[in-house]
Parts: sequence; C-alpha cells; structure tokens
Amino acid sequence: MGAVSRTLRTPLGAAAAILLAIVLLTAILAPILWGEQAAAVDTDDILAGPSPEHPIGTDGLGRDLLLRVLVATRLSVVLALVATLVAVSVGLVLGVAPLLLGRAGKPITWLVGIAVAFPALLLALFFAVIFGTGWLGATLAIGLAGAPSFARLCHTLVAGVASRDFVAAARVGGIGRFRVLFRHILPNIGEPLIVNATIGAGGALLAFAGLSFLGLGIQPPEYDWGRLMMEGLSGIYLNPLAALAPGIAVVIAGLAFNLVGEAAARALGVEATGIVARLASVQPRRAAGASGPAPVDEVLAVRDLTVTFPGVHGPVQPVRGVAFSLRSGEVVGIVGESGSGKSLTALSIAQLVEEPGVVDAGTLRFVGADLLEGDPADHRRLLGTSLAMVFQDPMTSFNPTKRVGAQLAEVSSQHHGLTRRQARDRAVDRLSAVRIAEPDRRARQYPHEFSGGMRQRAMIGMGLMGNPRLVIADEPTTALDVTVQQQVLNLLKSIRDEDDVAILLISHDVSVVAEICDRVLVMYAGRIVEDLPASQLARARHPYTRALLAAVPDMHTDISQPLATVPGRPVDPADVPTGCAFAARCPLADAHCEKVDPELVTTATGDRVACWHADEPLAALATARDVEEVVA
Ligand SMILES: Nc1ncnc2c1ncn2[C@@H]1O[C@H](COP(=O)(O)OP(=O)(O)OP(=O)(O)O)[C@@H](O)[C@H]1O
Repeated sequence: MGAVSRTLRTPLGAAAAILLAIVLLTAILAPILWGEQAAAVDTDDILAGPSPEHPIGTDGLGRDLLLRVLVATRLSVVLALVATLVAVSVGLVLGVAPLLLGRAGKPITWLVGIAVAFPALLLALFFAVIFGTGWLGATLAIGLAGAPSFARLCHTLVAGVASRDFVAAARVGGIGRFRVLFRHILPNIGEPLIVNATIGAGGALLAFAGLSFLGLGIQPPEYDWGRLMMEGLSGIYLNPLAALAPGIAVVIAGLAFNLVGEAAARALGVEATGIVARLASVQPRRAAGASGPAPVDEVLAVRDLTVTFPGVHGPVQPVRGVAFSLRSGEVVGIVGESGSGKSLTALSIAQLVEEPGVVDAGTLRFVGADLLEGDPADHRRLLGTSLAMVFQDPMTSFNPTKRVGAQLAEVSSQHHGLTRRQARDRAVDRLSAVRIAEPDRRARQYPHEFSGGMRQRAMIGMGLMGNPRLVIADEPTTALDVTVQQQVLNLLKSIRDEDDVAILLISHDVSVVAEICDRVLVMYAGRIVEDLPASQLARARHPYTRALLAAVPDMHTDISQPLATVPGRPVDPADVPTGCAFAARCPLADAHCEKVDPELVTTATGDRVACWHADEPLAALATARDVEEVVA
C-alpha cells in the first residue's frame, strides 16, 4: 500500500492514474450516456465539418463523430484487454511447458523462439486471415500474435526462479513439478508478468486499431477507434479531425496503459522485462550522536547503527547500536551465529538494505564522506568505486548469460569511464591479479565454465576493477572446500598487503576469522558483545565468544565424543529479552543479567566487552574444549 501511494505521488504515477481514470470512466459511461445519440442518423447533416453542435463534425450518415469516438472507447479497451488476457494465458502455458515437460518441452521453446522472430503485427494479420473478420477473429489473432513474446518472458522468468536454491530444495524434498510451479514459481513471477501485461495492453490496443483500420477487425454496425479512423480517412481532406480524433484516442489510451505499466514496475521494483533486484538503497537517517573529525587513515566509521524492519507485532530490530571503525590495511572480522545481524551490518554500510528496512546511524562515514548527508548519487559513485563486496555464492553474483570478462569490464565502463577496450584489458589484468591462469582465455568464458574457487576469485577481481579502499567479504569461503578456502583467504591477505585495502570479513567460522583478521567483532542478537584483537581470542572474556571458540573442532578433537555446541537457540530478533540477550544460554547468568542489558564497555587496552561476568571462569565450556587450541 505504501509503495502505491508513494508512486501515485510521483509525476509518472500521477499522470498514469489520471489518464487511466479518464479512459476507464469514458469506457464505462460514454455508451450509457451517449450510446443512442452516437447511433442517431441525420441525413440533413452528412459529412459536416466541425461546428458548435458537432465539435469534430459528422460522418457519412450524419452521426456525431465526437460522441462516436467516446462511445468506441469501451469496445476498443475491452477487446484490447481480452486480447492481452489471451496472449498472457497462452504465453504462460507455453512458457512453463518446458519446465513441466522436461526434454519433451524443448520443441516448444524452439517454436516460441522462431515465433518471437516474426513481427507481432505480421502474425496478427496471418491469424486474422485464418480466423476471419469480426471481433472474435481479431481478438484471437492479436492474442495469439502476442503470445510468443509472453511465452519467452515467462520462460525466462520461470528459468530464473527455477534455478534458485529454494526451488532446488523443494525439488530435492520430493515435491512434484506442478506443486513447485504453483507454490514456488508462479508467485515469484506474478509481478513482472502483470507489469508487462499492462504495457502489452497498450500494444494490443494499437494492433486492434490497425486491424480494424485495414477492415479485418470490427465490422459494422459495431465500431471501434480503428474502424472510425478507416471511415474518417476517406474524407481526410475535407475534415481531417474525423480521422485524427480516433487516432488521438488510441494514443491517449495506449499511453495510459504504458504509463500504468511503468508506474507499477517502479512501485513493485520490477523492470518492464523482468525482476530487478529490489536493493533500493535506504537513505540512512541520522540518529542521536554526532560524528567527530575522521582520523587520517580511517576508511570506515560506524556508530549507533540500527536496522529496523516492520514486524507482525511491531518493529523488529535485527541490528541494535553497532559501532566500529576500520583503518587502511586493517582486517576486521565479524563473527556470530546465523541471524546475529552480520550481513545486515555489511549491507547497511553498502546502502543495500532492502525496503522496508530502515537504517539509522549516528555516524556512517566512508573514506571521509558522510553517507548520512549529501547526494545519494554521489554516495553510490563513491561506493561503486571504493567499496568491493564479495558474497558467499559467486554463482548467483555473476550473470550466467554474460562472459566473465565482460561483466568485470562493465564495472569499469560504468564507474571509471574507460573505453570498452581499456575496460577489457583491465578485466584481464584483474583476473590475473587474483591468480587466475590464462586470464585472457578465461575472460571470454561464462561463469559456469569456472570452478567455485575461480568464480570466487573472479568476484574478488571484479571488486578490484576500481581501487577499493574497503572489501566487504560476506562468508566468502563458506561454499568452498578447505584447500580453495585457503587460496581465497591468502588472496584477501595479499590484497591487503599490496594495496593497503581494509577488509571486513564476515563469517560464522571463528577459525577463519582468527586466521587473517587483526581484530574480531563478536555479534550476538544484533549487538557487538565483544571486540578484541584476533591474537587475543584465546583470552576472550565474553562467555558467548568462549562458547563459539569451544564449538570449533580441530585435529585434536576427540571424535568419539559429541562435538561441543553452544547450548540453546539464538534469539529471535522479534523477541529480544529485556536484559542480556545471551542470558538464557549463559552458564554465568544470574537474575541481574536477565533484567539489565550490559553496556559495551571499553577497557584501557581498547578492547570492548558487554558482559556482567566477563573474565569469570566458565567451568562447563573449559572442560568441553581447550580454547587455546582453537586459535593456536
Ligand atoms: N529483509 C529482511 N526483513 C526482515 N528481517 C530480516 C531481513 N533481512 C534479515 N532479516 C533478519 O535479520 C536477522 C539478521 O540477519 P542477517 O542476515 O544479518 O544475519 P547473519 O548474522 O548474517 O546470518 P547468516 O550467517 O545466516 O547470514 C535475521 O533474523 C533475519 O531474519
């Protein structure tokens, strides 16, 4: 609802709504109010020009042309909508057939590919001849002529959704193809389909006008705008308005459908030809707290960062008052269990939190620029050139239909104004910088021709197309085997060493973070609960950090014993307790912990910890694992 009212307040949304309202009201009311008058023959006033009585003149039977144009709105619009419905329905069936039929559906894909190559109007003429003249023939002709492009669109959308992990999970779980289609796929392609159908209705309107104009569409005594144009054409030198007025009506109604489609696309975050990532960067709002002057080598400063989403029982805050900073060449790790707010923290920095998420911060400063003030376009440019993001699954970060080199080059053409040749050379150079052998050949390959580790390195290479000051790597090694994991970590280390780049490494794996980070931030339930040098992890003071360390198996772990785990379940962000969020799982917790949330206190050495019982011995965990071994 919010998105609709926001869109209506934009010039595009307002114009679309006004035009559509005019068209629909005319379609509903004109035949009721003027239907009879428009059909009234007046042989005394044949082929009259514009006059106060007949503003755009009369036709060969003395009928008022303005009234006929208005009355024709209903038939023209209704038939265009029915034809669009036919096109979408047939397109949907043809588009999903390959998914349902497997290999047997391949010929359908080929036929659709061939049909798409023909201009839709040619196809419509072909079908109109087959189905005969009249409204039914014309509707079927235009509907079937529009079906191939919808089939292609559906096929692309279905293929896109079908390759997503959740569909694979449903298939692995033994759910049948039909059920997967109706439960998982169709709901995900509904929005772009509706948007494209609305725009397609404008095209159908034009096509109808074209067929009727050629005498293949509506037949007398019925009339639509195309028919009126055809009739007006014969007297165009005597009364040009007779042919122009129905033409203008076609343009207005076509424009109304197109604008509504475009406005709906913006409101729904859908591109006219597919789904665009709805990564609307949320403009952070300044919360309490002022930002001081930036230290010289500071790359990132975050204070009082919160991320809030609307929830069923009120706002939910998965990130609550996070504060940290990064200097050039510093590698900081964020660890924590799933759902602790690590990724949202990273996305907030990159201004990629999805709506309706709201990012608040007291300070959000990146390479000296205050991301809370100023022009969002400038921020995007700065982030585009100075921040690199590396995600967990590089397969979904690369476009499967474009060559790797072209995708890397695109970044430079977009942000650094390089020519195509220069951008390609830089892409090859960057692939070589991330230790990809034969970079020239590899640049011409598609993502699926790369191994997982190579894709991840190519993703890092994409981040290095500019001269990033900060690399945010969100679980960059989780999907990789240990050997490749080590290569990626080494690569990150060498980037830091060679270019003095700051790195924010997000991981649920303490041992990965311990290996390459200078400092470690431990997150629990949306807060930082401990901040300490990685070299001091063995002397972690927060019971949660110590529990995480104890849960990491190593070469000395006794595999005959059950692996140590952090007892209990992580906190649901929608139900964060009043006191310390870890209290329910903490062996040291007492009544005070359950009532009062401890502050994140900075010690003399600059470390931070939020615990009422920091440093107290943890008998239960200490016996489970010798924490020293984990980070040794
Ligand atoms: N778009 C969203 N709308 C509502 N809640 C969200 C959204 N994105 C994330 N959350 C919630 O915020 C919490 C933190 O998510 P986040 O992705 O930051 O966790 P994480 O620590 O990175 O976990 P993981 O290691 O599993 O990626 C989770 O409980 C998640 O359900």
